[in-house]
Amino acid sequence: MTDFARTRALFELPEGIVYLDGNSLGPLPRAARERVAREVSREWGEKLIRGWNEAGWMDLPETVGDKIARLIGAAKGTVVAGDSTSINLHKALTAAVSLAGPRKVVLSDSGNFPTDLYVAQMALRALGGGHELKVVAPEEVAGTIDDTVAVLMLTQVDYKTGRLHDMQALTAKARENGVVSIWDLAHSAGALPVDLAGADADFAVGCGYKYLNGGPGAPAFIYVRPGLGDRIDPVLAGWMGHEAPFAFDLDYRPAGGIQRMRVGTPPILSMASLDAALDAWDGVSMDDVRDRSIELSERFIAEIEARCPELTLASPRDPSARGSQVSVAFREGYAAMQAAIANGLIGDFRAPDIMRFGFTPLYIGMDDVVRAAETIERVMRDKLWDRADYRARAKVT
Ligand SMILES: Cc1ncc(COP(=O)(O)O)c(C=O)c1O
Ligand SMILES: Nc1c(O)cccc1C(=O)C[C@H](N)C(=O)O
Repeated sequence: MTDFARTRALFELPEGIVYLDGNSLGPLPRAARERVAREVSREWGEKLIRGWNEAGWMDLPETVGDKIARLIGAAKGTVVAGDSTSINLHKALTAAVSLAGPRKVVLSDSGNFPTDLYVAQMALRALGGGHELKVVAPEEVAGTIDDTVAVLMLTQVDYKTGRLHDMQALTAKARENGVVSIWDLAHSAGALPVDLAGADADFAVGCGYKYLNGGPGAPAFIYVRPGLGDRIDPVLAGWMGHEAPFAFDLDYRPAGGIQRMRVGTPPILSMASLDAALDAWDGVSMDDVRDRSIELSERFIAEIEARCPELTLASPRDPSARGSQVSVAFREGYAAMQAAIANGLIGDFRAPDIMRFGFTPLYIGMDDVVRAAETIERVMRDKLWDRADYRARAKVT
């Protein structure tokens, strides 16, 4: 049984704040603070360039990738950390298209995060092969997968509503139809059990700064199915993905397997932060995380519905159809969220009217859920959302 009191103590959580935004930016793990400080003063400060060999810097993308692999049902040596999710998606999509043969359709859905669609729109145009991005409603994806589709490119958990795709079933249907699959796990990795190997997915990407708590702008990750890595000709090639980076050959020869998905020099300080943050998952069972996340989110929904009739649930009611977030719709959601934040509850807002709350059992407990509901009730009852200063606050996130 996972000891969530122990994991909570691993994080620095500011006094007086209930933090339900770890689905966007995880809080600071104490170990990350210490690790980055040590990496700066001891490894960088004293070892200087020797750090690349002596401090494990060169292998850190694979070391970190292996730690992430355990959380997403992937074998060791199939995940590498680095770059951003958008860039990793570009690598995965361009590779997937080249593996898919003459088919021209890349299938995605309108619940996808915009960056995924932007990457696809421009990468497909740049490839110049006449590929078409087909975007359907989330519930139409299964029925649209057929043998005309080249690539299925989906985000498993909808960033706005928390709606969860059935990865197992959709990947199986893709496989039956000869479709290459790519999953964006930005809102899945560390949020719920994922079984990439069991689903037989081809590619996956995801973020290091959300549920994995690596810090702002932490490196992302990319997964390639075992055996597939050696068949990829990376479009985004660089020396760190070369078979022998320090041979300084003038010709590109890809490294074996997942290593060829590396491009340039890894951001070691961010990577070290993510590496340390991932140790919080030692002794944590993803099944326990899922059970606890459902308990927390079910209680949150019950409290909100009992206290705030103005709010409409925008997430699936069935917890098995949701990720680890709950969204509610409210026409003045932006100002309401600003009022909640000013009163110690941090969630976020997604246009046009979604108030979004993430549940992260590693450091959020039932008391936090009740306090959050009390704060939202006060915002609604006292119409704090109608105050001019909350309405006027600058929209950044
Ligand atoms: C589903 C999804 N994919 C990708 C991203 C963007 O990733 P990045 O900014 O690291 O490229 C986000 C959030 O920003 C996201 O929610
Ligand atoms: N990556 C972010 C950023 O740099 C600033 C603010 C928010 C983000 C996010 O991650 C947004 C997030 N993907 C979302 O689900 O909306």
